[in-house]
Amino acid sequence: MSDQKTIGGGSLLIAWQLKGKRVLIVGGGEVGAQRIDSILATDAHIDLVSPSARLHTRTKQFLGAYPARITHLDQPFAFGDSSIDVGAYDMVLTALDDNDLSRRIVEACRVIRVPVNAADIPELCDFYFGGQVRDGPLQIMISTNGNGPRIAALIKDRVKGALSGKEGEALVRVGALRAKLKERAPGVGGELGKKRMRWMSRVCETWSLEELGSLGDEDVGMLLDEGWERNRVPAPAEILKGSKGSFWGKGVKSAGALSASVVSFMAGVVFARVAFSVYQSRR
Ligand SMILES: C[C@@]1(CC(=O)O)c2cc3[nH]c(cc4nc(cc5[nH]c(cc(n2)[C@H]1CCC(=O)O)[C@@](C)(CC(=O)O)[C@@H]5CCC(=O)O)C(CC(=O)O)=C4CCC(=O)O)c(CCC(=O)O)c3CC(=O)O
Ligand SMILES: NC(=O)C1=CN([C@@H]2O[C@H](COP(=O)(O)OP(=O)(O)OC[C@H]3O[C@@H](n4cnc5c(N)ncnc54)[C@H](O)[C@@H]3O)[C@@H](O)[C@H]2O)C=CC1
Repeated sequence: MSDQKTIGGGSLLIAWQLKGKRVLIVGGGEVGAQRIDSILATDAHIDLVSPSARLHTRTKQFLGAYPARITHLDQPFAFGDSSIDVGAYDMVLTALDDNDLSRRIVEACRVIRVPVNAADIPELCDFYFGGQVRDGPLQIMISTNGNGPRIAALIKDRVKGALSGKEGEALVRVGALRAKLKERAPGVGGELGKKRMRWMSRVCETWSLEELGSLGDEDVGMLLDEGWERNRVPAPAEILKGSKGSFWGKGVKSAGALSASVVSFMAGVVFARVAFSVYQSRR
């Protein structure tokens, strides 16, 4: 829910699902490369219309690295060109140093209601890009709604600094837990749906991100057996015993590995003791 004091004057913050859809990018310069980067994250297919003569180095790298995901049409965009139909796309992005062409592409898209962003004409955009922080399924967008793009990038760095780095892994594991829970307790809505949501929320609130991130596949099953089936939230220590989440699991899985750790610890103690004696004898 919004906690802002006034309502209005903003834009809709949504996570647009583009997987398997088609995006047209016109212009493969510096901003075009940035657009390719953003769209690749969505698993959409990209058609890039831009003469190869002035492609940015990053654009060339993307074309080389993802030939199946980006189709390069090595030609200038021109209206009346039958090889490019803006109506065939789910989204159109212009990143051109030709303001007039950019405007005409936006107008063509508007007529047929294809969502469009023009990097050089904010007032005609259907949506803006923003600063992005990504860690696996975690996606944070920082938008200043067109007021200060560079400030958005700087705030992005602050947000990055405020994260622990454990969020992405925790979310992957929570996603796996939710999927298994839905298999056990299928259906939408109703009492079961409410119970499922309450239980998931309690687990997320009780377990730390680190603990959630440590949930192995077997632990997920055990958490559902001991927790969901008994309508309780087990303590992490109860579930993570044999997994990578517990002390014994954290890289110390086998007896061999354990003895190696003990040996290196002992070696460290001996070395420190010898070093201390040498230091004392020299005083
Ligand atoms: C409206 C918007 C439309 C859109 O692009 O969707 C737009 C428009 C314009 N940007 C311009 C300039 C700059 N843009 C950047 C950088 C970014 N611009 C991005 C988004 C947006 N830029 C949308 C609003 C986002 C918001 O307000 O939150 C970011 C966040 C995301 C991204 O592009 O992916 C990305 C940082 C990503 C990162 O680093 O993480 C820098 C700094 C730099 O390059 O380091 C500068 C120079 C300094 C400055 O102006 O701040 C100009 C030319 C102005 C002129 O001619 O003077 C226009 C056109 C105009 O304003 O007329
Ligand atoms: N939204 C944003 O974040 C920002 C927007 N801008 C604006 O974005 C625009 C693009 O900036 P840059 O990428 O830095 O410019 P750039 O000069 O690096 O790239 C422009 C690209 O457009 C291509 N192009 C030109 N005419 C074409 C045509 N008819 N058909 C297909 N491709 C064509 C060029 O070959 C080139 O690859 C500028 O107008 C600039 O004002 C600039 C900085 C940030």
